Amino acid sequence: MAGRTDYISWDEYFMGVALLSGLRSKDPSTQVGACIVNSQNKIVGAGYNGLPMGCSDEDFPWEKTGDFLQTKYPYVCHAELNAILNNIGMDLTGCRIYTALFPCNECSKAIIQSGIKEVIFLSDKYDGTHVSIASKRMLDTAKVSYRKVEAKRGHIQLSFDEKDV
Ligand SMILES: Nc1nc(=O)n([C@H]2C[C@H](O)[C@@H](COP(=O)(O)O)O2)cc1CO
Ligand SMILES: [Zn+2]
Repeated sequence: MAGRTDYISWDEYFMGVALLSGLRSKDPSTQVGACIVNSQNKIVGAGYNGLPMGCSDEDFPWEKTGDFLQTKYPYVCHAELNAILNNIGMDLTGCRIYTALFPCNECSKAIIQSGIKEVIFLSDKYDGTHVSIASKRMLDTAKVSYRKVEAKRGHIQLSFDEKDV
């Protein structure tokens, strides 16, 4: 019997893990997930956007507009930073990071400082904003490459029905 040929690619697998991680996010507007992979294609970290540990969702806002201190922006920890901080205790030098959204300037600082060498993103919807321009300037200067994920399929479906296994 021949082996399957429609198995998912590494890019689809790791972006899939990033997207699945994003489903843990409590942000009502934007759920972002990230997954860090080493040169042997082993997952060494994953994360999603959320409040720092001990900061309860009941006490902090998820608003996008209004008084800055009453919005989510000063408090939320981005998916990429969480994936770096959640890593399994490895040196991340030479790793790559899969992220649903292109990293902001603050996360790019952490990406560069951790030694990650490649960013693979799904959406670059904030391209052209100051945050994105600064982010790309630092990544370019630090020689961290970035590219859009290559996916042959539009979606992946998961079933929790035991009959589907
Ligand atoms: N790369 C990113 N990783 C992230 O985890 N985020 C998070 C921060 C916020 O919780 C949300 C973006 O907020 P907004 O698109 O609704 O306003 O996604 C945002 C970006 C965009 O730079
Ligand atoms: Zn960020």
